[in-house]
Amino acid sequence: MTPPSASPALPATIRVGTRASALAMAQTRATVEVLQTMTGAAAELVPIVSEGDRTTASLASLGGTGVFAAALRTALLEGRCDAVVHSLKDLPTTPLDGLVIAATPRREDARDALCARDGLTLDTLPAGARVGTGSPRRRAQLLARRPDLQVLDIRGNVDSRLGRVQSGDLDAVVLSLAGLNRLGRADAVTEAFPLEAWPTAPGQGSLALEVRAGDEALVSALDDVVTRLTVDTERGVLARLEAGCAAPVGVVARVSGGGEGDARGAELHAEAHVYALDGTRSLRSAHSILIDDAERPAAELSRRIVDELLGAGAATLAPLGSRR
Ligand SMILES: NCc1[nH]cc(CCC(=O)O)c1CC(=O)O
Repeated sequence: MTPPSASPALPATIRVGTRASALAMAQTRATVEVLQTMTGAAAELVPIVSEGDRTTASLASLGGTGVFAAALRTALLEGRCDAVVHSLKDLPTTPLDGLVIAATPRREDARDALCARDGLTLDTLPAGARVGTGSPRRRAQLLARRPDLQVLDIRGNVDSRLGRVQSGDLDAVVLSLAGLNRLGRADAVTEAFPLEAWPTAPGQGSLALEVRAGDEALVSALDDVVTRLTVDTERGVLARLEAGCAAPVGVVARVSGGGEGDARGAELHAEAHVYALDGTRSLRSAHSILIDDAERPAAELSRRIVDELLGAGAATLAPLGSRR
């Protein structure tokens, strides 16, 4: 006989799907630990291998960074796991029928970091230095500050990218500080870029726990209200621009005022930059909204920003890509 349970629909052990990369495993392991501590539930990791992990073909040829998320979502829909942990910035803004983001845990540092040889910074890198990044946004931001740099399109996991600086193949790479922190590689950072001058990918530094619709209770204890408001605003900008996650767009949102873990009485602020690919031009829009003044503050704020950007010609300045 099975013992009585408060919610018989929920599994005894939550199977949490994750990509098999070192970064994904590290962040999923940490998430599962918090989940177990907060809910007392048993949870186990289920590694899911995606096409993007199997091949070294360019991400563009596979259909963008969405390939990583797609394999996890398929596993969830097929019942091979009960929840999946995504890096939110890799998750397309189009919702998928039957699945729900049930938690965005408290966000890590959203900044980008330069990891250069010999302690060099963006200002002290020699003329024509070789800097690796696969991100059109980072390329544009690098070239805007240093048009002389040779920006090289690279792929691969965090360790292999850092390895190319170590080996002398590259002078520097740009990576997410959150990813470096989660892998215990913050030692490689030689400069962290302030978000105001160098806004990062919508949702960068944030994780998303996705479940089948109806199973929200499995992970909802991990949701952080302030994180949710800021990432919803940032992703709202991307979605309204009808842009993909490889678009040269940086967005940063923050909440000021209000109580700890409570958004009432607080102000939601966001600013977005759209870059020409060569970094020579960019458009910027910043707005704020009192959270109590709008029924859906994140949607309202992102709408104002995107109206302004599109009105100023963002769609002709930069290839925004498709919303995958
Ligand atoms: N596109 C790859 C990717 N997706 C999420 C992270 C790091 C974790 C995060 O920023 O949430 C990274 C690596 C990077 O950009 O350096």
